[in-house]
Amino acid sequence: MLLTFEQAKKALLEAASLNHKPLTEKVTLLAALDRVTAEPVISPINVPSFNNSAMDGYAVRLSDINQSKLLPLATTIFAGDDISNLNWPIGTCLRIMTGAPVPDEAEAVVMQEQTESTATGIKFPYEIKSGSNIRYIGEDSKQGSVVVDKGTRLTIATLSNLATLGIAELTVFSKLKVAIFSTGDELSDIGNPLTNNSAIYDSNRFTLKLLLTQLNCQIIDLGIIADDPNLIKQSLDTASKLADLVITSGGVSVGDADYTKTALAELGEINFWKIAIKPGKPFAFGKIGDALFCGLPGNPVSTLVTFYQLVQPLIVALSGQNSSNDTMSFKVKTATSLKKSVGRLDFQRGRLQINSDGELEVVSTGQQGSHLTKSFNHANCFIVLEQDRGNVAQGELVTVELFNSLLK
Ligand SMILES: Nc1nc2c(c(=O)[nH]1)N[C@H]1C(S)=C(S)[C@@H](COP(=O)(O)OP(=O)(O)OC[C@H]3O[C@@H](n4cnc5c(N)ncnc54)[C@H](O)[C@@H]3O)O[C@H]1N2
Ligand code: MOO
Repeated sequence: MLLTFEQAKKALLEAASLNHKPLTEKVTLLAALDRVTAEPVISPINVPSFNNSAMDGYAVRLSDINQSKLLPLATTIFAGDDISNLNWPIGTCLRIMTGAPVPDEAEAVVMQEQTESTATGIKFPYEIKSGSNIRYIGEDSKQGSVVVDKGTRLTIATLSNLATLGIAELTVFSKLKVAIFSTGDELSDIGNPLTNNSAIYDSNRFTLKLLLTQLNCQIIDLGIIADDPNLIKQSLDTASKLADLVITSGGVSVGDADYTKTALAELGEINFWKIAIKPGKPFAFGKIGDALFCGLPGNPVSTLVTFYQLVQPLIVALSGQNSSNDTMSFKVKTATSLKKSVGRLDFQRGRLQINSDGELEVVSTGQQGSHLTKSFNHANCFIVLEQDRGNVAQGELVTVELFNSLLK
């Protein structure tokens, strides 16, 4: 019996909620990029911390303007000035610069371009709205208010906001420790010559390293392990003691040299799933000691797709992040026909583009075999084809899921 994609994802997220170990640490704001907040961030000050001017111009009292459209200049206020002893006589206006403190009595700042400077004072020919061009205290953040929720992955934009609050350190969840290794006598490390006619490069471990780096995990790379049951068992044991999560690729199907399966069965509680998705049908998931384990199918496209669709949400949850809500999916017409067999949910690779009529459409990247990594090369989305759907004709509506930041 095949598991549906939703059932598999649900089981992974349930395991994440049981296994999230909330270790925390303090980091500087500069080191906090891509980290996940372990507590809400509270604003220590009001921002702005004082009423200030949005323009270079003139601060006025509206009662003065009602009396006269021409007001003599009292003094000038610059950004950074202390105005506690300001002398501002009734019936005058103040020259004021952008960012300079606005005195409480001022009801508006008039931008310079809407005034006229004369020998006797400043002329205000246009209507003046109360409060115009004044940036009020606490308008951006109020002292004591929650600015960022717990469980937020910090972006440059959010950190830039926190810098305006003067925050220098943040409490974040410790990085998730993830151990990886590849198994297979056919594998050679990239950069080295292939060892024989049937050797291939260990591209999966390389891909996993990039993906885990992008998800800000601490990577423990145990390299390539030969097809030897004892070595595989030892590596799994070591990995589970060093890491929160162990990920391998290959050896989860039914082949004769799939020693990983035997070693896993001896060491932990691992379920060998068959999921109704394409690519990525065989997938192993469970626990070795205190560490969670994901065994991804060995075909490179299957490794990448199962990581993206299943391991990514698991890691996001284990990292303490609330949700990875940067997935955007919608329906669009396909400009190419798509081959599809009934029975599995397909994650085909596609490219969203604007056609010559200015309309959005998706095209297939071509052949979709799980050994054909080129199918990812010009892709910017998954074309998600429902389990019970067959071949798709050109012009039919299909669901596309734009790649999130993991694949950018
Ligand atoms: N009789 C059956 N055979 C297969 C089935 C099945 O249901 N019954 N499922 C197929 C599917 S679907 C997939 S996907 C693969 C998954 O197999 P494994 O996870 O056991 O992976 P391997 O057999 O070890 O390797 C598959 C393929 O991937 C290459 N590979 C492995 N590791 C790496 C690596 N680190 N970097 C690059 N490429 C790697 C390996 O050389 C094989 O070509 O099983 C099907 N068979
Ligand atoms: O994981 Mo396999 O892709 O279904 O070939």
